[in-house]
Amino acid sequence: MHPLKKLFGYARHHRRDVWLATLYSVINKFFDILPEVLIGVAVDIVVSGEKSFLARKVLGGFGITDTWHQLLLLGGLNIVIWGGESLFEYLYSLKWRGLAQNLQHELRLDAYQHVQKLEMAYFENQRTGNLMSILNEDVNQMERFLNGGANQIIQVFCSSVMVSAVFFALQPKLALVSLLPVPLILFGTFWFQKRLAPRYSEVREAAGDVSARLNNNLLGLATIKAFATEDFEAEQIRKSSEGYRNANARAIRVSSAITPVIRMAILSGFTATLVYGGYLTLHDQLAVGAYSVLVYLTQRLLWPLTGLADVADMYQRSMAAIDRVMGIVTTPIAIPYEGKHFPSSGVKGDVRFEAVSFAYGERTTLHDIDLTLPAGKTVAFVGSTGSGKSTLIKLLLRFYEPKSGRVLLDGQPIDSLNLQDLRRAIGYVSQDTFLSDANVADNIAYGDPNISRAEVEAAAKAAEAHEFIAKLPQGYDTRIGERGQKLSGGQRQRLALARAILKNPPVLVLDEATSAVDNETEAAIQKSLETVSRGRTTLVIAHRLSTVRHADCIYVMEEGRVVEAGTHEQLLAADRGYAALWRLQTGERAQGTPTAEGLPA
Ligand SMILES: Nc1ncnc2c1ncn2[C@@H]1O[C@H](COP(=O)(O)OP(=O)(O)OP(=O)(O)O)[C@@H](O)[C@H]1O
Repeated sequence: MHPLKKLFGYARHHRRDVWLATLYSVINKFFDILPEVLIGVAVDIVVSGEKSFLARKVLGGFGITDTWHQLLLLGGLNIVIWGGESLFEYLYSLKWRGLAQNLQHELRLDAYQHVQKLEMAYFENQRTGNLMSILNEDVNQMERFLNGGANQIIQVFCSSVMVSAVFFALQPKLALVSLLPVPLILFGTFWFQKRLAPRYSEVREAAGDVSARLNNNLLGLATIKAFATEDFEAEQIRKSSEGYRNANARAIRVSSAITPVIRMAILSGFTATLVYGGYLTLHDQLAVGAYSVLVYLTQRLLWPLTGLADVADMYQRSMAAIDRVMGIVTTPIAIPYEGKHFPSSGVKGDVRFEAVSFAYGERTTLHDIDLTLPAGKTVAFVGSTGSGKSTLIKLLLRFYEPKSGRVLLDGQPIDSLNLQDLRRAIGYVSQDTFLSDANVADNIAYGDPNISRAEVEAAAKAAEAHEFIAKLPQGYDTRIGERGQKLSGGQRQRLALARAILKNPPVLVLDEATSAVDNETEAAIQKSLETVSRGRTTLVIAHRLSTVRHADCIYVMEEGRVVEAGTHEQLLAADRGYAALWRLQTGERAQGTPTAEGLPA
């Protein structure tokens, strides 16, 4: 579908404004060409005097023979025309620009809201910077088009029609000659446009690439500095920026040719009017007044067509941008939000995985997982990195859908539940929690302005965060910088934990939530977690086994399968992978293991 059609489809509820704006543009153009007609009338008055056009009874009107009165009428008409032109210029400007503002606001918001709802898999193939450039620059480009471009297109079209009408009324033969270049100009513009469209698509893609690279590098500045790869990265940016420059150069080569080519076509029309019109006037086939009107009108008709070059340029640029924005808005949401209402206050927290298999791409990450995690229990997942522990949690949060099998919460398949209800029932501390550039208290109370400072502090205490927060320059009011970068890794983890605790969810998921804190703090967090996890299902993923030794059940994962399960004691007694790992981490020796001295312990 054509981008403009998509945009109009999207802006259906603004249809009235579009029509009004178009009407104002048309009326303004009508007033705009009338002064040229008045010049002709003025010439007619001074040349023909009492036999002028105004002295005749045209359409039952005028019939003013007195030249002074004719001039007064001319003056009056002039004032009305200029007044009307100004008024409608104000009105169309107000309408188009208002429309541009409303649409850019709505489209940006809609596109952002839509992006938020797209499934995680979508983002794996997208670059953040590119999405940023669509939500920002491309939406702005559409705004610029509605600000001025739409009106320009309408007015060029209107002046062509209106001026042609005057031409034909005054001197049809001359009209044919002067208007001869118009189809040529229109065809030429169309020809150029067709060549410009793919070039501007390339420009927008290249702009997205630059934006994506800049975004990526600005986020990774610490690594760039640490590896002293400033020159290498600058080279990458240079290449990307050069891609943008080259894409633009290809578009410029075409778009720059439009104006000169159109001017040549106009030249022929203008020369024809001057010479042939003069000839007709000299041979009394055209009045002097009409001749002057036509000479001026040729200017009015043909010169704006040079503006077609700019309009065509802006039009193509905008269509490429609109296509990208509408592409986002119309991307189907693979994991829908709708489903059965399931308020977290009524959730017990019974979690089940039934024969769940999953693959991110081709390679299967989880094989046939069957798990029952009873409400109120604390279960742990351990195992080597990449064994699929986090993936299991992502399936529970429905970031991804299983390839086969199903996940249930309180006996309800999670894909039947309202997605936000499901996620509200789960407090999730991920390996990389998103902290925003707000103060500490707002980060803990995240998204709920009604939470009291006392509640925030209680959660912070449970997460062993209160002490370090109290030492910050402004305590709970200290701003923590973008992504919380003014805090240490362990401090960020504790804020994330406090945030999840404050949510008071029936299911709490801690994915490596205390990996960056020291042993002493971890022990303290463990103690408060014992209180916190009471009465809720708690899923803990940890590499440090001491973190999970008190769990009701520990699952050991290996390459997407659960290979051991049981309490800490049971797993030690089984003396398999878990027991070996425990010994490795704690330095305990198994019975019969030789000591450093070579003697059995
Ligand atoms: N978005 C993704 N796209 C493709 N593959 C992925 C994606 N996320 C994870 N994987 C792969 O899936 C496997 C399991 O990853 P997962 O994050 O579940 O492991 P984990 O057990 O939590 O590891 P860790 O202990 O290191 O956090 C890994 O091999 C990983 O490379």
